[in-house]
Amino acid sequence: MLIIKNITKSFQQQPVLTNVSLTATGGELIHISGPNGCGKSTLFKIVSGLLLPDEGKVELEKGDVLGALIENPQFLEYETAMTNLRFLGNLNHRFDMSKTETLLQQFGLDIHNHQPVSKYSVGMRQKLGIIQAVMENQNIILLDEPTRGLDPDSIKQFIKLLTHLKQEKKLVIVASHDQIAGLAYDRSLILQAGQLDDA
Ligand SMILES: Nc1ncnc2c1ncn2[C@@H]1O[C@H](COP(=O)(O)OP(=O)(O)OP(=O)(O)O)[C@@H](O)[C@H]1O
Repeated sequence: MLIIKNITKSFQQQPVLTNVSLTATGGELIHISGPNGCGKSTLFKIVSGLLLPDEGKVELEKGDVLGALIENPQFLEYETAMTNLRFLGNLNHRFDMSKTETLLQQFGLDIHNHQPVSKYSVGMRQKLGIIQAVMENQNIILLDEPTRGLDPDSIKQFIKLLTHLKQEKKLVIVASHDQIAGLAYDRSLILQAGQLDDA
């Protein structure tokens, strides 16, 4: 379960989030939309612990593991995709080779590709970003503009993945400008003027 309690955040005295609250449980697929600069990435960074809020707090339950794709995913540029994913998974001692290989195959990425990630296209990097957010069996997953750069087949694969995660009772929150046709959300929210409301 994820509880976001009265989060407030400003940058240089400019308020971005004002008293944002949300309670969400496993099995929910939630969509957050909102105009450019409304604070979607800022909210995800606070939930992931990459940024501290000015006020408010984020609560997870014991055993919750958070996965996130936020803005442009960063990798070890001169290493292969598999080396990058192994490195990330090993940080938490949760690297699962067979699961990671399956995800790479599902997204049409060659597990034996020896090219460094620096040579990957925007869409290929985005797929790696999605894979690292789910490959450790994370149960709370935040995805910021996840379909950016994905071709139609990869979007279909992404929709399948999210449907599967929902069946596994994972909590998935997608922030995006468009609804991503084919995804059936349990809740649609809009972030605007610092407030998170039902869309
Ligand atoms: N580190 C920072 N320092 C100063 N201002 C910031 C910082 N990070 C974000 N902002 C500002 O906070 C506001 C919200 O940015 P954020 O990236 O969260 O928006 P967003 O909703 O994700 O936007 P988009 O839809 O364009 O990706 C913007 O005005 C942005 O300029």
